[in-house]
Amino acid sequence: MNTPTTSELAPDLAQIVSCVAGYDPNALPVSRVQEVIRRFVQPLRVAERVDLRAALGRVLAEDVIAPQDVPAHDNAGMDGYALRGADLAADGSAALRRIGTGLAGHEFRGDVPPGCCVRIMTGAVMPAGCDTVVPQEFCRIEGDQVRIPAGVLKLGDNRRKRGEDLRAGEPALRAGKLLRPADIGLIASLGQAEVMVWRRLRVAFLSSGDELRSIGEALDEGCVYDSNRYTLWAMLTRLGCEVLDLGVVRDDPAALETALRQACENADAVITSGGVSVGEADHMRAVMASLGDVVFWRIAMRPGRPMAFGRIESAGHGAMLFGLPGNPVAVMVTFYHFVREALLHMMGAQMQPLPLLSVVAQTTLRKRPGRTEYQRAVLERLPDGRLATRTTGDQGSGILRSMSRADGFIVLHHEQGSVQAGELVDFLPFEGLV
Ligand SMILES: Nc1nc2c(c(=O)[nH]1)N[C@H]1C(S)=C(S)[C@@H](COP(=O)(O)OP(=O)(O)OC[C@H]3O[C@@H](n4cnc5c(N)ncnc54)[C@H](O)[C@@H]3O)O[C@H]1N2
Ligand code: MOO
Repeated sequence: MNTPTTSELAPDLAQIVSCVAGYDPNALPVSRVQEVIRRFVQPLRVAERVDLRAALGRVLAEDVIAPQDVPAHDNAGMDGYALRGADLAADGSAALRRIGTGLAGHEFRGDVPPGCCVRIMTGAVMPAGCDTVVPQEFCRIEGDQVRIPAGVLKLGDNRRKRGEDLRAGEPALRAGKLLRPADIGLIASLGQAEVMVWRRLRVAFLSSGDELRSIGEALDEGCVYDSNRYTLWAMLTRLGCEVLDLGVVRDDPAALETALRQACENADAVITSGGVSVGEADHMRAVMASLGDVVFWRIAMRPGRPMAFGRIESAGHGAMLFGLPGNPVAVMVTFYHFVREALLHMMGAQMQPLPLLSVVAQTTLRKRPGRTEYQRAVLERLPDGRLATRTTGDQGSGILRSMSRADGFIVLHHEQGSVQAGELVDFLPFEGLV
């Protein structure tokens, strides 16, 4: 089942495209496509409570508030001796008498009179009156006497203050945060066993084309194995979606309609690959258009030119639709630059701009202004320490090998022209994409 909220809240696509400056479905810049998608796609907003460990990779549905200060006490940042800073001479030296020991989990409870100190271990609660810790490496010990030389210490050193990580009542994390390992640890540091997250997004996907064969089938004359199904599965899985794999669907109007309806009735978003260009056997466009509010674009980009976007409905259920081009690299490029952000937005995640590195182009890159190009490339370290990049060979949109060998995309922006060897270019590492 999917949530009715998706369709009830969805704005009108025609209205949105009419508001986008210079909208031309036959030559749409990447930034315009992203703008339309951003305006059209709505977060799902169905929350659930899950165990902390199950929240990794999920999106927080509400702020996490610290119920107490973290750490809850002033404590030692080093193994050594806790002392009163007022006992230090102007040059930082002191001679103190050791009167006891405080361990992490076993604090020293007595008074520490002036001129005295307490042996202390990292993490142990600071004894009352003490505000400074001298690391043991600096001390000379003679019986119960602890001598601190000049110049190694000043008042307040090596004391971790109560609440220095988090203050009681303050948000430790904000709603919309996609939870990473440090966030899981931070929530654990508050003693919280469960967390409210938005429910997982359900995404159905299918591949279309009569030439496609599934793994396990014989590769008949003129056919190719359906690899898009696997790259899509992998990208969706890394994004934390629940996937519904509808396999290969023949390029036949009835079969396509049945599959799209099934996808739409069981998912929040539907992704197809193939059949969105202008080929004679392509029924995909007509079937998509018959099921909802769908626009067909020719995007000013390479690879990934044709794409369909909108919302389809079946039996009262609405789902976002992304009709991606069939070529295997075009599928990945359009997914990373359009679908990924839309799905994260539906998941309730606060969006961060993708991190672009500025690196040295190792070779000349030919490019004409007026479209965005994503070239598959590796990162290298130059002898002078700078990062550089070179493409991984043939950039044809069917060549998956050059994608697999790459560390990321060289991004040649819409207005940009050719880049000469030695100039700086933007590089989008794949690691930033998921
Ligand atoms: N006259 C024109 N021809 C083409 C245009 C155009 O604008 N005018 N655009 C080209 C571009 S760019 C692309 S990309 C493709 C996209 O066309 P479709 O989305 O209709 O995709 P198909 O024709 O179905 O397939 C293209 C290509 O990719 C292979 N493919 C498809 N699905 C899979 C899969 N699941 N796994 C592996 N490979 C797949 C398919 O066999 C084709 O070779 O159109 C250009 N043509
Ligand atoms: O969408 Mo296409 O990849 O540019 O061949």
